[in-house]
Amino acid sequence: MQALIERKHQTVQHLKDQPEMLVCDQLKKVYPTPKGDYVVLDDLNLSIRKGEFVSIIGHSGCGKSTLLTMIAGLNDISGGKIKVDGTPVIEAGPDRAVVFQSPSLLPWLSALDNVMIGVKQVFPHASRAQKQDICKYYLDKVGLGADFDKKAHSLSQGMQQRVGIARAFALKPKLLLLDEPFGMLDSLTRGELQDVLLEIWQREKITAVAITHDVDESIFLADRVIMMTSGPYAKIGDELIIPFERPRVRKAVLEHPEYYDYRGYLMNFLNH
Ligand SMILES: Nc1ncnc2c1ncn2[C@@H]1O[C@H](COP(=O)(O)OP(=O)(O)OP(=O)(O)O)[C@@H](O)[C@H]1O
Repeated sequence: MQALIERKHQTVQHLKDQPEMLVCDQLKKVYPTPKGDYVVLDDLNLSIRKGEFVSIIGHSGCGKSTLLTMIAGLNDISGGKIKVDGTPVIEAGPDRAVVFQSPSLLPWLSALDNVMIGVKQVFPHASRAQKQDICKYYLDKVGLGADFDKKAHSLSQGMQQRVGIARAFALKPKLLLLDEPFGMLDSLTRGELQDVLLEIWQREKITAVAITHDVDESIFLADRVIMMTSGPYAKIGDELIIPFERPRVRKAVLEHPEYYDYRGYLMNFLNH
């Protein structure tokens, strides 16, 4: 436990020479309500290095989705700044791909055509064959190699979320933003998709931020777990570096002698 406490505020060692990919500086979010302004986030500061995988945990309603949608450029910033690769966030852009809990595919289009929509925007000058290759490559990586042509409405929830993950990676974003991506899936599918996500992430070396309610998931995925305080005026309350080796193997992580120290630390934060 002592080693864990000593490590908890260090930079993730293998990333210490990487540039900052995401910076939130004195970030503030105010929602106007009939009862007056509601300050969800206040003075929130966060820095994430290129190639890092960060999980965010916190109580329901503390402002996790608000933070993620602000980073995505889908939600106005009330104060402070967000920078992605040095550029201030003003609006949504293809440098940030978002995977939501529900993938919202166009049901009448095939899996491939759902991925193609984004690919066409990001690679407008590629030939049709090249664009198809990109879509097929990522659909294959998420385990849908034989299902390119199936209509989205005929896919199971887990398969739809696989398409959502393929769609996000196919955009070749600088930043992958995941908002409870596996929250609606059964635990078996959830575990499978965590593995798929980590496998592609490891290969593509994309910086990733994932919101999750699941402490085990937060540990399994991340290099660092960020803990948000409860709102209003939520900010970063604490953080924990997860040093388990990569590629991560679930059994090895769960059997790691320090695993329950990490888990206990996060549970303790959430319970107070
Ligand atoms: N458009 C809005 N207008 C007013 N209040 C809002 C709006 N969107 C969110 N809120 C409030 O802001 C707070 C933070 O919401 P948010 O969805 O970001 O929390 P969260 O941590 O992601 O919650 P959960 O874990 O339950 O998904 C909540 O109190 C919510 O009711």
